[in-house]
Amino acid sequence: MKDVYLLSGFLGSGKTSLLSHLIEQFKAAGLKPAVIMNELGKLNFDSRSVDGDVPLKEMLEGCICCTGSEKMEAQLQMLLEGENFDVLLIETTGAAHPVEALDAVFSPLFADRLNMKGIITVADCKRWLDRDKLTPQTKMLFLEQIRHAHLIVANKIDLLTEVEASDVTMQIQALNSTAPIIQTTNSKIPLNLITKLEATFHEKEINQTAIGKQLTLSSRLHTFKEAVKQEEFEEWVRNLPDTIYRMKGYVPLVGHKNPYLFQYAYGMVQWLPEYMKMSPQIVIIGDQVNQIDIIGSSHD
Ligand SMILES: Nc1nc2c(ncn2[C@@H]2O[C@H](COP(=O)(O)OP(=O)(O)OP(=O)(O)O)[C@@H](O)[C@H]2O)c(=O)[nH]1
Repeated sequence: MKDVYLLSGFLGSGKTSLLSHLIEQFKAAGLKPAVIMNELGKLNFDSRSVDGDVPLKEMLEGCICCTGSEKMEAQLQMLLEGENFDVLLIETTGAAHPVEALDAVFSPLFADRLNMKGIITVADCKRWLDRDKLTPQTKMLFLEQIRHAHLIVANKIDLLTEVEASDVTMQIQALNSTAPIIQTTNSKIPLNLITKLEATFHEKEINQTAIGKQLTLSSRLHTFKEAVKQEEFEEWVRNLPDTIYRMKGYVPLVGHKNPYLFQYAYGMVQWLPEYMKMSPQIVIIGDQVNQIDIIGSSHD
């Protein structure tokens, strides 16, 4: 039996950071991890954070819950037939309902081969403080991801004061009193916290209505036609509506040869130089993403 962990959590909360950290620790413990990554946008920029020696299957264009579990079952089948691994880490899109994503793992096809250990939800503590600014459906998803967790990673604690951190932790715990909760920065948790998980799920949960399908969250892929000035781009980012939750990709900046790796989550921008010439594209994720004007372009 291979242990399976489902990593859940809202857009930009720190799931990929958790994934990288767990991969490192599993390897150090002499275990071989495999990964299934699911990305709401059309490109998966995060897959580059998984080392080449880790078997990786990507599911692009939509989330596990919305594209149906058949696709995920096919990925699982391919991994089980074609790869040698001990544990499987599934990173769901931030827009997925964690319980729905379990559907495929629970397929009778894999009943004797996969052992679901649990849902680990990364809760963005900074976003928790402002959760009332989310649209009602998006907020519901944010809370559902925490409610269904078997372990809660209360992340981005570095962005909170001590008082805020203890208040937020208590409030999150009140939402899900059965899951252990750990405060983190960059989702750094010790491996033994997850290896001791023993998840159980009820039919009732797995069959419930698909919240993911009612969401207004969507993603948009934008290709830059020309380089933009960094200050102007950042000014554009600052003026975006609150309903844009996450952006990432490669932005061609005036004065630089290669597009820069750009990350945006919860009002914060991160730039990293890139030594390869990556395609100048970003994915924008949020509510009503099609209504925003993108700097330096009139059309996509
Ligand atoms: N200040 C701070 N930033 C963090 C922390 N954890 C992650 N980040 C940053 O938040 C951004 C998103 O982190 P990821 O790990 O990619 O989050 P994710 O949940 O995988 O994002 P999606 O795949 O888009 O849903 C990155 O710029 C991280 O560097 C943290 O604890 N503190």
